[in-house]
Amino acid sequence: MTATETIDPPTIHKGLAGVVVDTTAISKVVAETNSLTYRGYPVQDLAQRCSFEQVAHLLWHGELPTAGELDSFSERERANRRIDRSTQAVLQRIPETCHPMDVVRTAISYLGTEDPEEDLSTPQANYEKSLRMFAVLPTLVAADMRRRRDLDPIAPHLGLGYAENFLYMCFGEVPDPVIVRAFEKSMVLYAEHSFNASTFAARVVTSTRSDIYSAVTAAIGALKGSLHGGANEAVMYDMIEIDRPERARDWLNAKLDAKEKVMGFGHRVYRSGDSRVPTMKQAMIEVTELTGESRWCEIYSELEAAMEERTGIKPNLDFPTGPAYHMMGFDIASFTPIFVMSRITGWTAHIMEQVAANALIRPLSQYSGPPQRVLDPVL
Ligand SMILES: CC(=O)SCCNC(=O)CCNC(=O)[C@H](O)C(C)(C)COP(=O)(O)OP(=O)(O)OC[C@H]1O[C@@H](n2cnc3c(N)ncnc32)[C@H](O)[C@@H]1OP(=O)(O)O
Ligand SMILES: O=C([O-])CC(=O)C(=O)O
Repeated sequence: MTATETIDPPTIHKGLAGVVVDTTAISKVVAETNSLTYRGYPVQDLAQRCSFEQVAHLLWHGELPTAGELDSFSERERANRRIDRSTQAVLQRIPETCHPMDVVRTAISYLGTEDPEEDLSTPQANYEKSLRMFAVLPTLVAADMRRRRDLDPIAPHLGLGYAENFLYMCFGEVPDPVIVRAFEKSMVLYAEHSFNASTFAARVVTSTRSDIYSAVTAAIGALKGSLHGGANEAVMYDMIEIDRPERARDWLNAKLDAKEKVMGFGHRVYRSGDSRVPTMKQAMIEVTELTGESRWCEIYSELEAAMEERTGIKPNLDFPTGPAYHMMGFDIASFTPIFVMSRITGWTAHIMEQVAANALIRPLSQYSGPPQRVLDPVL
């Protein structure tokens, strides 16, 4: 009898809920205090005071950059923004009818085929690849958004920082600083969240000694789902369906009566509120004050209050981010690809951490099929 065939049925941790599978030095989520730190720094402080480039450096190197380090980091990021002709040709062949997450997933996979060092997983090689994906993703996402609007792509502006450049590539101009800061805060807040489903997918793939592009491709697939990153899009589709704040309660009650999940609420780890929501909610309010589109904030408040009264379940980060991105002018289907632009930092930090202390990830299962039987020889 092997260790897997014990007589007592093992305890099953469905969805791996509550299971600690490894250590990580990248971020800490504390459900009891609703707190989240990246390398020891509270995420709300990083969002208020740091650029996304600084946070990317922190996640990868463990420390915030000095002024000199930031200069050379930014220079390398800017130098890697352009998409080459063959990637452009691949992108143009992808049907516009597919979801933009499929475009991002295909593009990352394709980038792997172009990299002669695809299978090289030294710390330096993986860092170079991470930086390249980080730099090129905004160009890919902006080009795909414009393609769907029948607009030509805009080349990266090498004189602009990460957030301003992305907004410029989307809209042809750098918007009001309120939008730029709100967008940059969302990038910082989305960057990293310990062993969430997409990061774990990346770590599983890495644990087999596969390459970083394969791991990121798997992570993008995991993030696409509406129980994870796809919720930011679902939130906005729901708000558009609700249309007016006075309809929010009835809409919510009908959802809950039908035993459906309300997108943008609940969390596997946090039970009394997502650490990132207050910062993003404030950013959403600031964008609302600029645009004057108060409807989404009003629907937000109605849904939040009605959900609290009926279930006690609190919003997660996708709830304020959905309407904030809508007011910034992004197409809804691009919300989760924008999440990818941010989470590429956390994913790749975890991939490098996994490589540094690897163990194949392979849990056990309890068999629930038919008992062993004899194969009928006449078949
Ligand atoms: C960046 C991110 O990925 S944040 C998460 C984004 N995802 C969403 O917003 C999707 C909506 N939320 C959900 O589906 C869930 O809250 C999850 C998947 C995020 C976490 O769920 P789990 O930890 O698996 O908890 P589970 O789904 O078992 O919920 C526990 C209870 O709360 C209820 N519940 C949890 N979230 C919700 C919700 N959003 N709407 C309605 N009920 C909910 C469940 O129905 C369940 O009730 P029950 O015990 O009566 O059956
Ligand atoms: O941690 C999770 O399960 C989901 C989440 O909030 C994230 O990935 O940002």
